[in-house]
Amino acid sequence: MNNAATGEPLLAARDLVKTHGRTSALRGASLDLRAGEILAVTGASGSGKSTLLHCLAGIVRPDRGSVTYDGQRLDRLPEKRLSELRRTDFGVVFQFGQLIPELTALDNVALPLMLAGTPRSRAHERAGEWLERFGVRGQEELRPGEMSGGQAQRTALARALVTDPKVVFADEPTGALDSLAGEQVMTALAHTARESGTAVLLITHDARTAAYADREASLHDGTVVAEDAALEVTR
Ligand SMILES: Nc1ncnc2c1ncn2[C@@H]1O[C@H](COP(=O)(O)OP(=O)(O)OP(=O)(O)O)[C@@H](O)[C@H]1O
Repeated sequence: MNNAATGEPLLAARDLVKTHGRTSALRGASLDLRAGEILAVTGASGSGKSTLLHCLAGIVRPDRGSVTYDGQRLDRLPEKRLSELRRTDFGVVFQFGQLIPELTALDNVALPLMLAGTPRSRAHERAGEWLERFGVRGQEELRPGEMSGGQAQRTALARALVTDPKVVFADEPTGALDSLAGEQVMTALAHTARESGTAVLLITHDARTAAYADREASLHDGTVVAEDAALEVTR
């Protein structure tokens, strides 16, 4: 429906307000994410970046304001529809990959496909292909505790992208990595997202990570204070 062809944003937040107890995390934040673009959201610690991501991904409902995804009001969808949509259209990656410790890399990546009804053998086949794209070939049988931080994050990215989502939400995906591993993760994410036309909302406080984005939006005290299209794009 709404996509690059119509010029409409794929995902749009308008005037979001979200309070946690006495803390105002968002105070009227507005943001557009276009189909296929990589958008970096930057800002000081506590400025509301993660809360904004959670609202946009339908993980948290805003107190006020709207989140529109592909023409639908996400903030008004019933929980069942919302979780279905999160499973089919969104992928998420957090700072500490949050892989399931008991499962191998292959099983971690195959899991979202199996939850969506793909037979085990087909899910494993596709999971293997995605691990290869993220340079984790040969480590399919490792469990998260046996991987380096970079391998675990690249496995987490494979898991986020294996279902071919329209949007990937990445909250500080390089935050726990050294700079080389961080670069490898970002190169893999940016390359794969561009190849598959997946939009990425990337939270980071690291300028080198933000440089992989097409655009940058800065948050300050719960509002978006600047949007910048003139980033150096590393492809
Ligand atoms: N679940 C919660 N309960 C209480 N306060 C919260 C909760 N989540 C966030 N906050 C508060 O809301 C504000 C915004 O938090 P948020 O995590 O969105 O910011 P951030 O920019 O992502 O920060 P950081 O870069 O440190 O992760 C902060 O003051 C934080 O302490």
